[in-house]
Amino acid sequence: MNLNTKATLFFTAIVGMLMAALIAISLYAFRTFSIISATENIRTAAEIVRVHLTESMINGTIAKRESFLNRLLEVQGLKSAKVTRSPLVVQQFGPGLKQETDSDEDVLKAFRLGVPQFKLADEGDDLVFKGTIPYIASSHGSPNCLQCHQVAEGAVLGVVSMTMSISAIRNQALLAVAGIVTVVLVFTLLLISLMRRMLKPISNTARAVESAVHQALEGDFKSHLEQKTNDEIGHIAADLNRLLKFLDDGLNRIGNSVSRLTGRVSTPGENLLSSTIDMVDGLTKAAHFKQAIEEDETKMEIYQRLSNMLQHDHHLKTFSIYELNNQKHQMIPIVVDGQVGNDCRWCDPQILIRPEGCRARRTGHKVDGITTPDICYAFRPTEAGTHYLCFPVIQSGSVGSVLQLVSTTQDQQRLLTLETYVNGYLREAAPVLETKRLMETLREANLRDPMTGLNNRRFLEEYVETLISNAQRKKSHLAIMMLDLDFFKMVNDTYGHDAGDAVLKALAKVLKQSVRASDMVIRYGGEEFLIILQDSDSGSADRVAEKIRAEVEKLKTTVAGVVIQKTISIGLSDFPSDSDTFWQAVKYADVALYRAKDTGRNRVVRFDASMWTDKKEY
Ligand SMILES: Nc1nc2c(ncn2[C@@H]2O[C@H](COP(=O)(O)OP(=O)(O)OP(=O)(O)O)[C@@H](O)[C@H]2O)c(=O)[nH]1
Repeated sequence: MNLNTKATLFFTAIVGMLMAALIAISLYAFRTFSIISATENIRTAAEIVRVHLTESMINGTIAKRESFLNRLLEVQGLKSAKVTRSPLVVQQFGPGLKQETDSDEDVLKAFRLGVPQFKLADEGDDLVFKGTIPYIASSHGSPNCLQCHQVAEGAVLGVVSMTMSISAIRNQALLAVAGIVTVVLVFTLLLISLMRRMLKPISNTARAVESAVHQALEGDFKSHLEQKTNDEIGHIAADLNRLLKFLDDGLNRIGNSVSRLTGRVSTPGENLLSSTIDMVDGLTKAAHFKQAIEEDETKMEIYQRLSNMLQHDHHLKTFSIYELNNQKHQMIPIVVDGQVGNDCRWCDPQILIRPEGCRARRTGHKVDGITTPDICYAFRPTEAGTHYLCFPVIQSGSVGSVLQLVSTTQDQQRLLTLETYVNGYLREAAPVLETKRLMETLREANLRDPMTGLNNRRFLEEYVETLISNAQRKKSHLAIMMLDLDFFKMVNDTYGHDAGDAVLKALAKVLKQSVRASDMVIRYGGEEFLIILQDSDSGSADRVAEKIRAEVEKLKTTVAGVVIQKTISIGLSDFPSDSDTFWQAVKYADVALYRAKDTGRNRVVRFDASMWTDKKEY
């Protein structure tokens, strides 16, 4: 209901109530006035009758009273009039005229009580007022009633009953009330029409403001309000127009700038306000994400942060993050469905060893399996109605990682709307991932011997604390093996340095193959190697060392047609049995190695406390 209708209804209700009150008061006043007026008239007429009858008694003309009583009815307004003798008068003077003995309920009551009786009565179409006035005998007046009447003082001598029609007065009253009502109604209608005219611009402007605000909430700020008056209402319309224009311009500018940053384009009919809020929200999150990943230490932390963001911020449960290894020959599933190190779940596992099978990796473009379901043959849905979107993450000009989002048919639209945000996150993540990758490569190079591909001594120095705490936690032993080729100098001297390198590479391969993946093979110095066997018992360490010695003895390296065959000496110690200080145990392995050299080479020697004469600690 609009303002104008409300005000009209309110005003009409108030006027209606006032009219009802006015009519009720008027009718009551007229009724009271009619009754008082009729009462006074009847009293006056009764007094005239009494005076006349008394005078007739004094003058001796009482016998001729009948004509007077009959003519009484000719008095205008009197409908009936009669005099009734009281039983006391009848007893003294007889019944008198025929009508003088007529009595009714009111007459009897007046006789009994000696007070006037008045009442209103409906007689068909006529409303009448009836008065019954008793004549009381008194010795104080003139004449003295008791001179003629043999009754006691105060006795009722007779009553005069009269009825008057008050229909005419009632009709007059109704006419007057109708007149008042008509006047009030005319004024009310005038007032309502004036009020509606005054309220119309307010009501119209309010409706226009309501519609403009409604459209603004839908993201449309193009409404324009017509300024109809030059008062406060007109100013509201003008100010709202200015505000809408300001908001429209501002939001469009923000939207365009943010679109340029995020690459998100508003769709026609989209709520401008919501889309701008969404875009700014997305930018803020992306900025926080960027700040967080820049402070992350490893690539893994970045991938996990990306995974958490997909899970918690965008409620995605099914997705994969793959990383290409440095040579781009392998794809490694980093996070699958929120789990680190999960198996490849949504694609043919062949892509792990043949990354070209992954379309995003091969083309470097987004792969939209929602719009074109069969676009990538490597996608392996677990059930029908599964869709995917794959995003390559470009690092150093080629694909370094691939993010795959998977959804059900019901969720696919939501996935498409996430594209902008995901692109934003990946745009932020790509350079940081690249930096981390370079740093890891650099660090890797620093910790690895380029010629043999084995970890170097620095790696051991960095890793030693983890190694020791693992062993201590598991209460296990580390077997430390120090290895050195016998008379290696001769190879260099005889066949040249390149031949020496070839022998070292072949040896590194044999060493790597002779131990478990969890064991460590380190190029400790020039032709000196260190092997650490984890969870070893002394017997198995001796067997492994002997196996290595035998393998090296059999190893033939052919360089420029020359077959080179060397032997190796191995020193063995145990941490923490020989020493609970790791580096001391390494020294003991070295001592054992030199004992092997001293005792003829090509042998394995286990450290014994008797070999350690130097009491220096390492
Ligand atoms: N080709 C090549 N030679 C190396 C490398 N690192 C160390 N060497 C050589 O390894 C030789 C080590 O010789 P020595 O320590 O004297 O001992 P050895 O000849 O092996 O004799 P023993 O150890 O006593 O059995 C030196 O000639 C080094 O130049 C390397 O990376 N490549």
